[in-house]
Amino acid sequence: KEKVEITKEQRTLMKVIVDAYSTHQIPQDVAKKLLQEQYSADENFLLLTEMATSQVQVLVEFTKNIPGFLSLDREDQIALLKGSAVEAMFLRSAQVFSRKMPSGQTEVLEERIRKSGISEEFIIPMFNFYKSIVSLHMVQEEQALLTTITILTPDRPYVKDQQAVERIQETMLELLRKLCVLQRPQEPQYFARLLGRLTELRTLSHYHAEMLTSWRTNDHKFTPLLCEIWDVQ
Ligand SMILES: O=C(NC1CCCCC1)[C@H](C1CCCCC1)n1c(-c2ccc(CO)cc2)nc2ccccc21
Repeated sequence: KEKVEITKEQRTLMKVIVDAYSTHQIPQDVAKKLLQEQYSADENFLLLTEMATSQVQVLVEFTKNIPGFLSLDREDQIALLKGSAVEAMFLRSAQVFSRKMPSGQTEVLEERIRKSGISEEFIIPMFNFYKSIVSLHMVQEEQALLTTITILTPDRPYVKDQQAVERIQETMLELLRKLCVLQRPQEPQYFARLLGRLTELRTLSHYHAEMLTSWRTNDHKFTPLLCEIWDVQ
């Protein structure tokens, strides 16, 4: 039986990541807004672009706190942010969806999202992903590390020094592996299941541009930041 132990420096690394992750959150809660009232497809599209824009801003702040990230080549830092922004947004959306809510609220939220203006064909894969995240019952440390591992994906387009990114990602993967073994001794496959979600996440993110252009709205307006990072307009 493998004796798994979190080292002192891994504990420090964990604290830095989780503190940064919980600090850099979207100010207002989109789920609360969606539960308060029913919006039109146009209003929902605007809400999405507002939420996504502020999420990109907090993502940038969060990455600055990932030990080693700022020592990467500056252009590689941008390539990693650009390459992971959509996945980070869907991961965050899934985490918002999986939050414990008073009974019946999750169903209301699901209904509001289904009727928000997204075209039918994307609803199934999107909710399949969200429900697969819900079923993992991730703790905050796992959510923060999974987002960090997503950002530190070495094979994003235009990354020059992939080895440097791989080195930092491996540190995070090793820490997450240990946490999973310690957290879920009865589920030896849990770590592998977590990483499997990143594959689903990448597939879902391929639909993203089409989800936006097919949104039932007359005016697909984006903020300059989203045009930059989402490759739209
Ligand atoms: O605001 C949102 N997500 C934000 C993004 C930044 C990080 C926090 C969450 C949007 C909603 C906007 C308004 C209409 C209803 C969806 N959303 C989506 C979502 C995201 C992107 C697309 C198209 O690519 C489709 C749907 N999934 C959600 C799951 C739970 C709660 C909101 C969720």
